[in-house]
Amino acid sequence: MTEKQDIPQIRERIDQIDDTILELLKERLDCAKAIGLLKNESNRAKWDPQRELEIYERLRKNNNDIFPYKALRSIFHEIITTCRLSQRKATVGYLGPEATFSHLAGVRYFGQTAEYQPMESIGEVFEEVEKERVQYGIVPVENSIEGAVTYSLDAFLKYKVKICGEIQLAITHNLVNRSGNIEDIQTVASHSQPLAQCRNWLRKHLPKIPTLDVFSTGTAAQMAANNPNVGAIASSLAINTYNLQVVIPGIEDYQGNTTRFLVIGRKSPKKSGYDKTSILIGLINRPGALNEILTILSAKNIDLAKIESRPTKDKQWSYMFFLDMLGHIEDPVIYEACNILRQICAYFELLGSYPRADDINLNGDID
Ligand SMILES: O=C(O)C(=O)C[C@]1(C(=O)O)C=C[C@@H](O)C=C1
Repeated sequence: MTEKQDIPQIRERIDQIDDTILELLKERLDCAKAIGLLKNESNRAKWDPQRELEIYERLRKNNNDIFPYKALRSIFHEIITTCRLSQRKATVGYLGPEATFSHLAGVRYFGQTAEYQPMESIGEVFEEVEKERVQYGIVPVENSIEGAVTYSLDAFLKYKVKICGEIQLAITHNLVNRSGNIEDIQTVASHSQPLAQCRNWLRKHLPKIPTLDVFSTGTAAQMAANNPNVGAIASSLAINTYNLQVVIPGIEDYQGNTTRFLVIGRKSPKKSGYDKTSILIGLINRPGALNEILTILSAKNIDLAKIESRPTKDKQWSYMFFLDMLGHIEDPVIYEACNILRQICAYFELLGSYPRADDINLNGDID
């Protein structure tokens, strides 16, 4: 660097250096995350103070007393701590206990290494995400046979969370109990959705046996594990988790039974190029209000993937609408349409833009 250079020229060089540092910092973060995944696999502690000391020592030597050491150390302390914190496992809340279909969907989405936390209700999953006590939550939102999972939709009216992703899981319902013998079953327990999805089978094959609607398929499996006279309708994951036997596999009334789950978090991801945007709107109560919304979307050639209405509950016969559109909020047409809707709707909330689930369903059977 010669003294003849002027300030703008040197600043230009500083900008280049800063950009290079930033690129290297991002690369360093990726390396630390990669190490974090390997440590998860081998169950090794994330914090390695000895390695950190070695890093400081090497930098001190290579620095040759040029950059003030105290500052150097403090800069690298910040960098290493940030990298270490990025190695945290994803924490994922789901409707528990263990081995529910939501748990299974979570494992399919985040893999085995994430930390899964069972919750007592879907409301609690939303609340824990809202309060940032877990990073993500997995909630069922729609079944191909039974339709909307209304308590999940209603939770969006109550909690401030964002949709970060979706998963489609092919569902196989198994009738399970302790012995594997149908004669032992005096009650069939499950969550209301699976009971509804197996309604005809139960009516035909176990007409005299009462059904019991419980919290979740995991709870039902737990009950079956504790009581030889309880049969449960549960996932294949529950068979291994609770040491149960299959009485009859696949008792669902319709083939192709699929549940769509949403991944909820605090922030939606950036555009992937194959996305969906979900919004929640309330309409001004006047004739043609919904038609007006649909006309705006159609004029912009926006593909409406789904529309679902839910009563607002505070006022009789008044509704909120959930709309799923194909595209990302970063796409100009979606952005512009949302801006118009924001102005003309009584209520508007962007629930999130997120990558669409593959058309191929993940198989719910993991055995
Ligand atoms: O080398 C490792 O084991 C890492 O996990 C990387 C790293 C780092 O950022 O340099 C992060 C945390 C550890 O305490 C030590 C070092």
